[in-house]
Amino acid sequence: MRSEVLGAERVVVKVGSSSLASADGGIDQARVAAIVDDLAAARARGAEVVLVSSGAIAAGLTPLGLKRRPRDLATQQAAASVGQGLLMHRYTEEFARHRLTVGQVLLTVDDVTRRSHHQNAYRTFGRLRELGVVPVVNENDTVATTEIRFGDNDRLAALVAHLVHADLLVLLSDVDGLYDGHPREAGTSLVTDVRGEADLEAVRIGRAGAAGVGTGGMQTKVEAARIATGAGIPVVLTSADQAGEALRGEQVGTLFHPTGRRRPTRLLWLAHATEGRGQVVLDDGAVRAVTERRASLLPAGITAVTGTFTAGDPVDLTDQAGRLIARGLVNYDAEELPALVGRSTRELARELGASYEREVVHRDDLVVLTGPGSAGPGPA
Ligand SMILES: Nc1ncnc2c1ncn2[C@@H]1O[C@H](COP(=O)(O)OP(=O)(O)O)[C@@H](O)[C@H]1O
Ligand SMILES: N[C@@H](CCC(=O)OP(=O)(O)O)C(=O)O
Repeated sequence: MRSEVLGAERVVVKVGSSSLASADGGIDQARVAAIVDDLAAARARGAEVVLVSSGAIAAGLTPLGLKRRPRDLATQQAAASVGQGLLMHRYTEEFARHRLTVGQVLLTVDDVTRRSHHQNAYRTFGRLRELGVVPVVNENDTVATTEIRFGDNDRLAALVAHLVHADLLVLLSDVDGLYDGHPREAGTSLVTDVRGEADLEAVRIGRAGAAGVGTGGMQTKVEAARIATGAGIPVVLTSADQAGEALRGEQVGTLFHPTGRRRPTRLLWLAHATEGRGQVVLDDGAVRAVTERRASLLPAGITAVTGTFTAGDPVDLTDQAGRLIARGLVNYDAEELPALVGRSTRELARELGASYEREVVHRDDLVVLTGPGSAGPGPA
């Protein structure tokens, strides 16, 4: 038995498209019913459950006469728009068998990056919890664009697990765990425990299988596991068929053990799940200030700025050689910065007014990506 699972009071369970899609297109109703039974059993044992469910696009294919997941974003969004309602309808009916009410939560990237949105999402989950509702989360596919997309729900699930302060993340797929090579190849075997990067060195991580509805394959699941475990949340990766066993703490699938401690969700997002909209180049003194002293970035330490961004967007901080050293939420629009570069804060405040005293990136909105104690290698 797994003590990490048995002791978990709040659990985020993510189910992927490949587990929900039926062979002839659309959603596999029996599979949805079985997963809901497993989640209801976990609730009955006293755990709070948040479900992150993919499958909107898969559910929208048949009604639109489509045979496979469309490649273009507009048709994906149309399929998600048709399918999300159908998917929620299934969950509503299945949870109702257990006298449980579900609530749909559709999230965009901004909901976990922008501070005000982030607090909003946190409040929403809190109230749903108080009311005994089971949140069913998905990405808000119909409004997300290429630049602002999670794209796969694995990372979304890891960020939701962190947002709701979950004790456990369970990733359900069509494969019963992480294998040391592609599971379709002969001679590969299940990895039962991952305690850190060293345990992943010999593992060949591939893309999704032939079914064609899943998106990221194992790569995004391992990345999600890194995000969650790095924030102190254990992760069980197994198949939807084994959801019941996994939630009862039985030894199925792969357990990723926690490697780090909780940190602000926005910083996790910055480190692992987004790209900078622009680049700010730092002089050597500013590189040291940011990486060693964990200081805020001031205009005086900047030598150049590129890209198109507005205040609140993520930007990459690089050294003179172009190496990525940190990422942060910028306090100025791109067009404002060239006039400030290299100048002291006091001088700017005197010349332009007190509002120009603000940092370019505040230390609380900044995550260092190099050196000891950093948030890791950054996005995959
Ligand atoms: N090392 C590996 N271990 C397990 N599965 C792997 C591995 N490499 C690639 N895969 C593939 O990843 C698939 C799961 O990814 P995906 O279809 O995107 O799932 P989901 O829709 O559940 O998110 C598996 O079915 C398998 O074919
Ligand atoms: N938001 C999309 C999910 C994206 C996706 O396919 O994710 P996954 O199957 O979990 O890799 C949907 O509901 O179709």
